[in-house]
Amino acid sequence: MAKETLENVSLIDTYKKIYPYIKPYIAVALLGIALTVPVGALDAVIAYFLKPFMDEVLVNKEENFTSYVPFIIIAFTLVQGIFIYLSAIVNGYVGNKITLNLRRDLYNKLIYMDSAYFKDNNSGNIIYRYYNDAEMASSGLINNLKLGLTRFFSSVSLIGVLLYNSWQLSIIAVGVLVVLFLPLRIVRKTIKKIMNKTYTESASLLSLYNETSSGENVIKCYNLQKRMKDNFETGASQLFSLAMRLIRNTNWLSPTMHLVAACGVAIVIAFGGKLIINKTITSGEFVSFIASLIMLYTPLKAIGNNFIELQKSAIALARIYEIFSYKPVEEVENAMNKPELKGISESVEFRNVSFSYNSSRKVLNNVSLKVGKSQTVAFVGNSGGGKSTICSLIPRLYEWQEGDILIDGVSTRNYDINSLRENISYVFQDNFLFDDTIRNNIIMGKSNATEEEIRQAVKNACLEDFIANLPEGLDTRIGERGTLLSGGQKQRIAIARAFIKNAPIVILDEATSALDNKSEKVVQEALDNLMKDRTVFVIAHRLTTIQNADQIIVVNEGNIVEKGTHDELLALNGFYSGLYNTKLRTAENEENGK
Ligand SMILES: Nc1ncnc2c1ncn2[C@@H]1O[C@H](COP(=O)(O)OP(=O)(O)OP(=O)(O)O)[C@@H](O)[C@H]1O
Repeated sequence: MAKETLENVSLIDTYKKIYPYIKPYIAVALLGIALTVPVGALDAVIAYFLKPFMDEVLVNKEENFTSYVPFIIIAFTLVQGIFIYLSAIVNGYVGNKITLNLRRDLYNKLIYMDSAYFKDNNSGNIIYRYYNDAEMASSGLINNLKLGLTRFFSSVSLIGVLLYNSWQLSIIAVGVLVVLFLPLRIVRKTIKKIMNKTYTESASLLSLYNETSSGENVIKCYNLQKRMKDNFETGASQLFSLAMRLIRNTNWLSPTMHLVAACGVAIVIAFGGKLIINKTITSGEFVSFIASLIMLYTPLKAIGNNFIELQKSAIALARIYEIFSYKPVEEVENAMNKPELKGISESVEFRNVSFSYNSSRKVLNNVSLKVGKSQTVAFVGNSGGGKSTICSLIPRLYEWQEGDILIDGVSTRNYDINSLRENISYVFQDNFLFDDTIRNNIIMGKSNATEEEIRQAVKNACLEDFIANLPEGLDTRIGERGTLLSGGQKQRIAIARAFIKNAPIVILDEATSALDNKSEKVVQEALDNLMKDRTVFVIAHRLTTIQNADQIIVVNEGNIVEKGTHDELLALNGFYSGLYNTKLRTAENEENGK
């Protein structure tokens, strides 16, 4: 979102935005607000009773009065305490419900975000925006609304006591009140500017924690501790400076307000003395007036701090609405009710597809290819040529800009996106496994899989022996991202997951380089099983896979430079033949131990 939008956000707009979240709890929220009325108004009672106390006891020496007024004051304070407690519970309920619902809506948004979004935003950004902002927005707004309203009702009732005691002094007091609010306008802009920077720095620091946790082996082996500490130091110091800047630029508010309030009290005392002398007011009225005035100014002096918190919440909410305004492709498509793709009967075709991740550089240029049902197409070519990108467009992980991708002659954009993905099993080079059991990781491919289906998938993925040796078998937990497993084991679990999905289209990113020969053979066997009788797109590194493919596509710098079978391409004596003689044949010889 444009930075200007964040800086232009007003408090009224902010409350309008949060209103849909308050609406379901409006009755409770109103009760919370209603409870702030007596809490605020009861302040005035104490101030009010000072007048008869002064006039009756100190001036008229009326003893009777002293016997019941202290009890009244204690009783009112007790009632006020009960209201404060009830109001905390009610407002806490509404605040936490709003946080919960905001977090839920944010997560629902996150889960459908486009792949590109995850590439553009680091993990720190995501955690900060999707987790922290919800809390900051809702609790800040609710707490401050509660505080603000309590103070408002307290102020209204105290102003009532002021007016009751002396309208002349009230004019001075309320005049000072207006001056009290002026500095708030000045700090508002500063808070927004500093908070935006704080947000960016906090997000970077959160990412650093994430990198420290997931990259711990690289950090150790490359002795990157110092580098990481330096990065941390830079980020943390920036945050410190920003925090200090916020304190320096905003904390003059409270003392300034103190000063203005003190001026108000001073003027009232100077002027009030004259009113007593010429008997316009009694000394009781004067004391009660001063007490009300101090009570009125005291919370208002603290309003500066509330205001800072309120601004932080408003910024957090603006950021949340920035996320809400983003319309990911999946969300738009899910609302469209497109027909479902029910398997493939003829072909998958790329027709003049051009694509760029960002407008600066075309990654695919006019790519055309056609694969018949149950055929295998193998992609080969130099690193960075665009093989993975081509494959990622089939399940619409990214949106291409020109041309089309068709299944059985119909654009994949015309099918329901979820059903399209149902028809595709994607095995990545670096497969993501969840922190759960082997069984649960496998059945993610089909949640209602039977025991027999699981057994079959385990067998086809060559996992039987491995699982048989585990004390807890399929119910063994594999750690975050499968850290308790070897590279080959992780891959075979991902292959089992693809098996159980039993989709007609299979996309494979062969990742044999990371494995030793023995594991590689087992993984290959599993992959070969997976490829049987399906329409397969394979980013191939193994000569056998390539030779057995019905079609080999040679990709170079985003272009398809050659297309055909192994023999046809060798006969061309071009790019593929070069690749074969330099890389593929050598790799095959090494694999065969020649
Ligand atoms: N998310 C992304 N944003 C921007 N550019 C990207 C992104 N992913 C890949 N690229 C770029 O797109 C180009 C093609 O990458 P791709 O991963 O498709 O190549 P590849 O042929 O599969 O390479 P390799 O064999 O090394 O895996 C590369 O130049 C890469 O830098």
